[in-house]
Amino acid sequence: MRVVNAEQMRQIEEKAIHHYGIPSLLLMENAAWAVVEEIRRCLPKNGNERVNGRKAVILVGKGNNGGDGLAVARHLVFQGMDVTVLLFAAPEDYKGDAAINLRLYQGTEGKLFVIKGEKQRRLTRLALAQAEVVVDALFGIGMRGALPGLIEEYVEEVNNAPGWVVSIDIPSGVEANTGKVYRTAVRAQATVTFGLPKWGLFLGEGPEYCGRVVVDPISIPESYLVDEGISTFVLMDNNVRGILPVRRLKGHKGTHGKGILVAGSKGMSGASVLAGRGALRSGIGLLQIVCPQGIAKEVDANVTEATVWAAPGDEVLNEEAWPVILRQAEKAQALAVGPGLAQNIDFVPVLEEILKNLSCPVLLDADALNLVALETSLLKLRNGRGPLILTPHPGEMARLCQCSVEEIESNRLDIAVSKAVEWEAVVVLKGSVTIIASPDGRAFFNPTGNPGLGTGGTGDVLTGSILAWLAQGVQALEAACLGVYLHGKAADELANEYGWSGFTASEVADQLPKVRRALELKG
Ligand SMILES: NC(=O)C1=CN([C@@H]2O[C@H](COP(=O)(O)OP(=O)(O)OC[C@H]3O[C@@H](n4cnc5c(N)ncnc54)[C@H](O)[C@@H]3O)[C@@H](O)[C@H]2O)[C@@H](O)CC1
Ligand SMILES: [K+]
Repeated sequence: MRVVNAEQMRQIEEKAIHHYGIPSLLLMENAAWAVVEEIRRCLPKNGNERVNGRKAVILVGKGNNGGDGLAVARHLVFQGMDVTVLLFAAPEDYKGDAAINLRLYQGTEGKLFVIKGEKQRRLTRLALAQAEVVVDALFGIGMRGALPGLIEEYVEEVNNAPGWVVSIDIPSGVEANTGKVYRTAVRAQATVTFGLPKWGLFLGEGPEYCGRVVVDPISIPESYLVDEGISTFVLMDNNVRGILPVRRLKGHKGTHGKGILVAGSKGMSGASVLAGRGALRSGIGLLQIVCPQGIAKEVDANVTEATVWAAPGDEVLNEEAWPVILRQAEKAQALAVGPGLAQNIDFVPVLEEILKNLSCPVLLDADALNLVALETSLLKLRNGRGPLILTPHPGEMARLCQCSVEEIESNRLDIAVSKAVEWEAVVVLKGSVTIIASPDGRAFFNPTGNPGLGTGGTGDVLTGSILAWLAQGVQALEAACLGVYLHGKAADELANEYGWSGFTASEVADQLPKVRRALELKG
């Protein structure tokens, strides 16, 4: 599914309104109805009652997001709820569709209070304390910057209230294009977003505030929602399922792909083991690990199914590793280099040879990225030779871009895309929402995964897994998407059992076949 910024969403809505003559009031009504449906779905039943007699508070701003909220309020009153609207602007300031919906709501028996300042705080607190549902209709995609001071205080009240909170389109206080939260924002359990999801739900602090995201087309024509001009996407089961390579009955280890993993150093043999496990659990036909002599036995013993090639060098790989790699790489479909490598400057010439000489897809991770960061022009050596995939976390990306981690984090989408274009590489910028950027300018947000992945070795598993998909013939961009998506799903599967901590990188690897299978079966 495509993901848009505020301007793109407005263009789509404008097109629907002008080309098909769909009245904007109708879109607002559909938007409200989608929110009402979500409330009915999520509100726990009270006896036989879903909504009747139960209390709702709706915070309404002065724009069209507020207009949506007023339409929701009307429907909830009609369905028998005890509704209190808190209006954060004077009634005469409402314009257009929002003004119509204010008038319609005023014709119902719902309660309405105009919030003018501190005075209404006690009343609000009381209403929020009793409300089972709180609807956030303060600001939508029209908001920029920080919430006004007074509203911030009321938002804090919402965040301390016991009720179930649903945000309309985007949590108020989260910027639609950046996900930035200046001081505070509404913390929702669910966000019902219209047309297409907005960038801010995947960037900055947005993901922490939006809860579960529900997307409703609100009757905008499907053809507008798949506009070729929109180049940002969120990965979903149905697109990722289509990437999974199909196994032939007559397939064998030779046809399931051979991959080379160049990884490990003294004290970091675990990285080769974990990446190896990630590759094997993702179905690689033959895995060959190249590591320094000093750890070869250890790696061999721990990744029984792989062949291990010891390269000269007791503790770390150096320039003498190249002939060993070259010999293996001649028959390989993909190569990954970096996990646990250590930053040995003597290895840089090997990276040069890899980038210059190998036509199979090459993935650079961890210390391979740190070494390339010393001289990023090395990446130019790859030009046209074959696909290149980089899998930096924000720290590695900051080194590659010679800027701070904060600059990377506050500009993740732009940087990932511009660097993918500049380096002609698939850039997998890791994070709580990993972004996979393609050299053609497209970007994919990954919605799977959880904070349990924040533990040593999970990145190595990911590298191994992407290597395996590449070896099985999946194209570079798709292999990166598939690897990231399933890796996150594996962690989500573990989180069902353990919550967001305490599972390990090897367990993530071991879950990979199960989540891959589940995805196949869903199709
Ligand atoms: N355009 C359409 O056809 C549709 C729009 N819909 C709703 O309309 C919303 C967008 O409506 P609007 O464009 O009116 O925008 P908002 O409802 O987000 O409100 C914007 C208002 O807030 C002001 N503002 C912006 N930043 C501020 C800040 N930091 N502090 C104080 N005031 C600030 C703006 O000047 C503007 O008056 C969407 O999010 C969605 O909820 C839906 O009704 C569906 C149809
Ligand atoms: K909102």
